[in-house]
Amino acid sequence: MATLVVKIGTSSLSDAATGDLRLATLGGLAETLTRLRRKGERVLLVSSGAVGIGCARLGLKERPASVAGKQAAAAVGQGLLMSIYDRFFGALGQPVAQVLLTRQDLMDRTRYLNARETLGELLRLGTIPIVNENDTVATEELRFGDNDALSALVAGLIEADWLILLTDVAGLYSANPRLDPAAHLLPEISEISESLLLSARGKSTWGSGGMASKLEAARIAAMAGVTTVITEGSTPQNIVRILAGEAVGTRFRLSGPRGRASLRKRWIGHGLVPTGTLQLDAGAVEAVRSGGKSLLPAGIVAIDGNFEAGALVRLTDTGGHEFARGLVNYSSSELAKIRGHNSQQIAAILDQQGPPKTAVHRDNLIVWS
Ligand SMILES: Nc1ncnc2c1ncn2[C@@H]1O[C@H](COP(=O)(O)OP(=O)(O)O)[C@@H](O)[C@H]1O
Ligand SMILES: N[C@@H](CCC(=O)OP(=O)(O)O)C(=O)O
Repeated sequence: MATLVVKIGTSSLSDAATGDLRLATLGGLAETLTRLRRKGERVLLVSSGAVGIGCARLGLKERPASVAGKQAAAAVGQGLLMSIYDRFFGALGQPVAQVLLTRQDLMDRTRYLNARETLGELLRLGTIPIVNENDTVATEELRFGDNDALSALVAGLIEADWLILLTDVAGLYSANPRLDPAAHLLPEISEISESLLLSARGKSTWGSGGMASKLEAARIAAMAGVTTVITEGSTPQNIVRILAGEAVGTRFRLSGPRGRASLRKRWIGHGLVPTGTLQLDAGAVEAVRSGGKSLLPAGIVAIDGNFEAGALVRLTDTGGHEFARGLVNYSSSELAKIRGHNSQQIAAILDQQGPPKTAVHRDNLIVWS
């Protein structure tokens, strides 16, 4: 029995020019997911489209620029979206459930665990949960904004085997296929390099994430041991072929941790939003990345951001490449005083009693490349 999270983007749900819903796609999706559910697979759908469909209903020709405008459009579109899903899935006797999440829900550990329990119960009850960001209440600073990252976090939360991202192109291309006619489909990706990220800039008219955010989603999913595939939304029947092992779209074979990173570590890495950055020297990078060691203040070269002890920070090498995240044991102002110093010196600088602390303890670190 496999667990899969299928994410469908605005570009696949509605026609960019007319705003009309793509009913054949929605119907095919309902048929395919219902069939998989009947075979015993656990299926969860992450659906975008609230803003786009809300705009179409309101007669707006483009996405509102203001936050309030987008949030109002989402409030119009979300109910419409669910009523359509309920009619399509309901016609096949398949119950669905609406789940709206915000970034804060996944940042707060109790709410994160609660969301996991509820989703688990909905799957046990035989429903197909349909998840979207709770756009109407999400605040700008802490929005997912697009559903690619949300779907990857949800896939990790329910320990899915697959994350299938349905979009309006056949997969990831060597360049944006809408701009470069010579672009070719990349069937398999084993590493997300900087140049790959550069080639993935750009998005469809109504989509909000674009290809780059799908690459980031694949990376988050890999940390949780989930395999990501990007494929065309107009043929949702392809999901069955993907599960059968056929090469369809772009499949990501990224190296994650050995086995799945623990739920707590995944929450540290992706549920929380980092508030600062620590740049490390080569020795510290090696110790944390390959040696599985805690980070000591001696290995910190530079500190960026203002944060308190307990905050989540990014760890980068001197070239700025982020390779880990973790919860710090000192505030940014303390770290500024003790960076580069050894443990004996730190006790004197901070006038502290007792054994010196690590900057980030290995139990509070998640390392990804
Ligand atoms: N390298 C690339 N390969 C494929 N598509 C790309 C690439 N770079 C940019 N894109 C754009 O990404 C779009 C899909 O992302 P997005 O608009 O966010 O869709 P969705 O609504 O499905 O999330 C494509 O329509 C294409 O214009
Ligand atoms: N929560 C938003 C998702 C925004 C969006 O357009 O995302 P996507 O089409 O997946 O790039 C909505 O429902 O409109």
